[in-house]
Amino acid sequence: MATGSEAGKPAEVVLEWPKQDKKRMLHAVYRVGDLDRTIKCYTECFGMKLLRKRDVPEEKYTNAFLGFGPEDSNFALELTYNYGVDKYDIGAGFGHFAIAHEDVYKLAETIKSSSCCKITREPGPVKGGSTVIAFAPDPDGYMFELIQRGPTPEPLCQVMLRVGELDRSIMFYEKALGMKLLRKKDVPQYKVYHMPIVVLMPFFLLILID
Ligand SMILES: C[C@@H](O)C(=O)SC[C@H](NC(=O)CC[C@H](N)C(=O)O)C(=O)NCC(=O)O
Ligand SMILES: [Zn+2]
Repeated sequence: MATGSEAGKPAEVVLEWPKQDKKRMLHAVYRVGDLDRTIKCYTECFGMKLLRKRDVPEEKYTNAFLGFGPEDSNFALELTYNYGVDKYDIGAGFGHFAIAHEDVYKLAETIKSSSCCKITREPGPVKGGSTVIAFAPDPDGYMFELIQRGPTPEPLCQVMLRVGELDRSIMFYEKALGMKLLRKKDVPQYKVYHMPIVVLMPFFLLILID
């Protein structure tokens, strides 16, 4: 079993690493069926900002970048609309994006009162834990987890991916991408084995295996 390079260190030691290491995740790109529909959902329901749009007519696609701050300091979501394609099969490998918010109950009410989004898992402690979470699918079905946390410079705090072999993924993300394994959490009662990998605080990638 791979052991985390940071797993045994105290948090204050681990947090020193990002101050020296300037690598960071820049964006995640995925395809959507209606750009304006998704932009409306992400800005009105999740509180993101539309950072920029770029149309590439010669290639028949349009991109839109959204996030909670400028791209030179914050992680961004890059939406791709391919002309004439209005739906995609997301597949089972993608888990969720996560947004940190100080009051998930209030955010869930905002989302419920919108005309574009819904809550599919009511706010409450996560199964097997105490962190208050909720879930809201976006218009294409990409899942957003809402996590109750204190203030943060990067609310877009997580990408959860399901993987077929955890140690193989840990090896790739550490050796090929230069990430660090911060900790692991096994939730046997839910047949879950997942752990976060720190790319550069405060953004991290959560990897999960069933
Ligand atoms: C750490 C926090 O950000 C999480 O995402 S834990 C949420 C928890 N995850 C799972 O159960 C993963 C295993 C599942 N089989 C899957 O593949 O998604 C979750 O979704 N809990 C549900 C709840 O209602 O608490
Ligand atoms: Zn999560």
